[in-house]
Amino acid sequence: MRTMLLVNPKATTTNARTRDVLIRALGAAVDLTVEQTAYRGHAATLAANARAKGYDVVAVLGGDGTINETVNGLLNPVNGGTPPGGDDPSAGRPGLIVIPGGSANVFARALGLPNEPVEATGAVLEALREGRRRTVGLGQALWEGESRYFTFCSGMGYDAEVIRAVEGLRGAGRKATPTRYVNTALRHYLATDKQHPAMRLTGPGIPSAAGVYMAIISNTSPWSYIGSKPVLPTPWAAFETGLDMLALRRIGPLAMAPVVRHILTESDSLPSGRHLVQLHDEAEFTLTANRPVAFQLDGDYLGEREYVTFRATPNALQVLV
Ligand SMILES: Nc1ncnc2c1ncn2[C@@H]1O[C@H](COP(=O)(O)OP(=O)(O)OP(=O)(O)O)[C@@H](O)[C@H]1O
Repeated sequence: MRTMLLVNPKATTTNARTRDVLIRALGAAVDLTVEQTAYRGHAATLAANARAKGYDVVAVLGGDGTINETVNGLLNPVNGGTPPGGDDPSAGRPGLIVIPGGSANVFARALGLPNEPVEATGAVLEALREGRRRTVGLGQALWEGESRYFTFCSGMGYDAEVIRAVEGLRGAGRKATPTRYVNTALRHYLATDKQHPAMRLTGPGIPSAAGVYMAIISNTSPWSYIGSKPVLPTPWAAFETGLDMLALRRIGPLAMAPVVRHILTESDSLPSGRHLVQLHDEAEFTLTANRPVAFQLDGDYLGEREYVTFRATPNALQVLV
């Protein structure tokens, strides 16, 4: 099985020792080529090349950002080649292996992998031995002639503002710890606009809703983790279904407190309230804003947008897990 391993040496919890353990373990099971990412976006180019060269599997040791780039490289053919057709498009693409090496590792954990690289390697080797593959859908965000796939979530509004603020701190040399996210979210909450909602939801067969402050779009659940605690704003979201969404039309403390309490309680039930707009298993919808709004995808801040369409891409990839 021809496998290309992509290692992001700069990912938060990736180091030379785990990289070498993984190379030895995977190298004993498959025909392995190793590539280190050298810059932002490099994983997408390497993954697209792996697909063009007919690799069977692309493995990633890194965080959710590197996995996102890899997935986009696997889905976007090099030189405009034709995407695989048929009922199962995933069959025409290399399979994916993920080994958590980032800060939150949401995609790996949502797949049920241990949040520890050596243990996750053990689980992946077992999947390889037993030929276990799970076909997953992806989300796709489309805006102003651009598009990008996401593996677990996207968001517009307050959550993307928090990610932007944390990225600013990381740029200044701070680490992205759960405490830093929570503290930044609390501090930023005081500053975010709670008076002028900017967004409107529309979509085929979806009742339109105006006055939206923030929206979380999910391809799976959990949406994130605080340490080992899952955060579940869209508990019914799953890799095998379309997209889910939780949007808030009021974000004052009285409206937010019960929602925050609910999504931290590992419950299977949806948060409730007249100020919430919820979608489950949808194929497509659009958020339009009357001013540029912060936008994030798989935890990566992507600037401010006034219009983003979210689309489900079923059976996009096979993951060895
Ligand atoms: N050699 C490199 N130098 C600097 N940045 C890199 C390099 N290789 C990859 N990157 C970029 O680093 C970013 C973050 O990496 P990654 O997501 O793997 O780890 P992380 O940030 O620690 O994890 P998480 O996404 O869970 O917070 C990615 O967007 C990727 O493009």
